[in-house]
Amino acid sequence: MWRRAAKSSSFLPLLLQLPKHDASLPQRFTTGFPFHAPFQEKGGISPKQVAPLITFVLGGPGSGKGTQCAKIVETFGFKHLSAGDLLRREMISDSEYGSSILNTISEGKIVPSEVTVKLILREMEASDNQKFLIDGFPRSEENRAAFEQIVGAEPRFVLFFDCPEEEMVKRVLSRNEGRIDDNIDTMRNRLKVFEALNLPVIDYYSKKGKLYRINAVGTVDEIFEQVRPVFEACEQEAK
Ligand SMILES: Nc1ncnc2c1ncn2[C@@H]1O[C@H](COP(=O)(O)OP(=O)(O)O)[C@@H](O)[C@H]1O
Ligand SMILES: O=c1ccn([C@@H]2O[C@H](COP(=O)(O)OP(=O)(O)O)[C@@H](O)[C@H]2O)c(=O)[nH]1
Ligand SMILES: [Mg+2]
Repeated sequence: MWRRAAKSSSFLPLLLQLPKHDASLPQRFTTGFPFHAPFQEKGGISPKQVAPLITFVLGGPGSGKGTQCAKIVETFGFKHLSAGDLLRREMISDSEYGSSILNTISEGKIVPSEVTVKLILREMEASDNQKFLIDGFPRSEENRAAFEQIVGAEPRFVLFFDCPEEEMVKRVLSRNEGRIDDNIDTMRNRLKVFEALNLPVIDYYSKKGKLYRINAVGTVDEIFEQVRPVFEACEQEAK
């Protein structure tokens, strides 16, 4: 089971002491690649951590993120964490955030970072897997910064499913999953939010050399043939 190096009540100050750059984090996020946590509890025995391998999966609404994630899980054994699914689950639970998540999703806006990061982190900590596909997050620069600060890790690489708007609209309107946000009015807002807030995140990772752009038009299998080599290369690097 992957664990953050410190507990939630006390980890923030510790993380704030870390250098901004991820040099203190493992240089290679590989399975079974142990590293000494940069922060150790005072007087404690040095804990051996296995760094998680994190991949962010980005793209507009309906670009095929969830569909491709299912294939990546099947082929490469990642744990799939869809931020949207986690929020929808939280929304229908008794959570204090339920009604505000409902309103935010209905309007196609972005849920506050601390809520989403908390849900993602909870799943990561509860998982036995060390390889995480984080789907549909970060959706804004603020999301990205919150994840880095709270989780204390960066993605090894980022996939971007690049899809024309008219194709995304067509797919979302025929998705048929009964989602409150799969209607034309909310979809218009989601596309605006994607362009204004999510594209800058994609640009950020492109400039860092971590972005893999995938042409999201074609059959599911054709698209997966672009995705596959990215993960194969990652596996090779881990050997
Ligand atoms: N390559 C594809 N061609 C046509 N339809 C697709 C393709 N990939 C996914 N879909 C369909 O489009 C809809 C949106 O896909 P989904 O994976 O949910 O996208 P996202 O998670 O990016 O919103 C779903 O109904 C899905 O079955
Ligand atoms: O990190 C996230 C992920 C999702 N959402 C909200 O959840 C909705 C649905 O997200 P999801 O990723 O499920 O949609 P998709 O892009 O897959 O259609 C978004 O429009 C947002 O309102 C959010 O606020 N933060
Ligand atoms: Mg999705």
